[in-house]
Amino acid sequence: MSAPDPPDTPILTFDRVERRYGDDDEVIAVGGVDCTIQSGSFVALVGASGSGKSTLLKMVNTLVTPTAGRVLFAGEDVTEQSQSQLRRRVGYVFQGIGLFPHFTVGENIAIGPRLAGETLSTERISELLTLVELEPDMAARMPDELSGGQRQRVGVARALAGDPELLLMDEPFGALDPITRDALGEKVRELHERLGLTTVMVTHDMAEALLLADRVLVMDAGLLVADASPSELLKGGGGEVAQGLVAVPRQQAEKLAAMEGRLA
Ligand SMILES: Nc1ncnc2c1ncn2[C@@H]1O[C@H](COP(=O)(O)OP(=O)(O)OP(=O)(O)O)[C@@H](O)[C@H]1O
Repeated sequence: MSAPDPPDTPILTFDRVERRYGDDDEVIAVGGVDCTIQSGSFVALVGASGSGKSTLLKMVNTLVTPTAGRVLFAGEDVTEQSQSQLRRRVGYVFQGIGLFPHFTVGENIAIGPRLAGETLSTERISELLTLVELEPDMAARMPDELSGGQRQRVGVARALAGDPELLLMDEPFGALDPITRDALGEKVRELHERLGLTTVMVTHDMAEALLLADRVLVMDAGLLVADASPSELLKGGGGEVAQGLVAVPRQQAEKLAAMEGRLA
């Protein structure tokens, strides 16, 4: 086994990455992002709907290719890497649930290795289910026999099946109730620490980003407009767009505190 990377090693680099759409490239989904993500960090990518978060994430595992610039994973352009290796080293939790409805839970978890020509053992599937706090016998169930939160746990188990170094999550908890969302967020953060992952999580929810991440990137109209730690953001840093997003949970907390004050 190779020694773990020192904590300041860049695992992911966006080098002037752009993605445009339309006949005349008139839609700028991502308009030139420059950013480096260090190994071991937990990064939240936040921004309004349509700001380019999913497109940026999809360029990491080549679901979308840049129209300009490059994405480097472990120092190498992702478009020049073996796709099966890349999919193994980069786990992806899709927006929404994204399980195949006609496959069992176990088959869903094993799909990545299977596409790479490998069979995941029953023991490994049990281990992955246990990792996300599901019973191993759930492997035989169909996705529609699970709750939304359980399905999303299976999505996380599937992303971890190839023992990835980098975990990408696109709005992983969007469809969940707040309690399940909170529990799953904490679980993912714990797995991030335990498995020594680097994690990039797209979320609309600034409170979630502030609570879970070490670093928050804010996108607006295809551009990165803030790159700050949660404490910097809470102290008022990061600029106008970032502060607009921080204001939402802050105002909610203030309103709740005022209500509590009136009830006391
Ligand atoms: N395949 C596509 N063809 C044309 N335009 C696209 C395509 N994919 C994304 N876009 C456009 O690019 C912009 C960024 O989309 P993207 O999905 O990356 O945003 P997002 O920040 O992830 O949004 P959300 O939070 O709603 O998921 C949007 O204006 C979107 O309409």
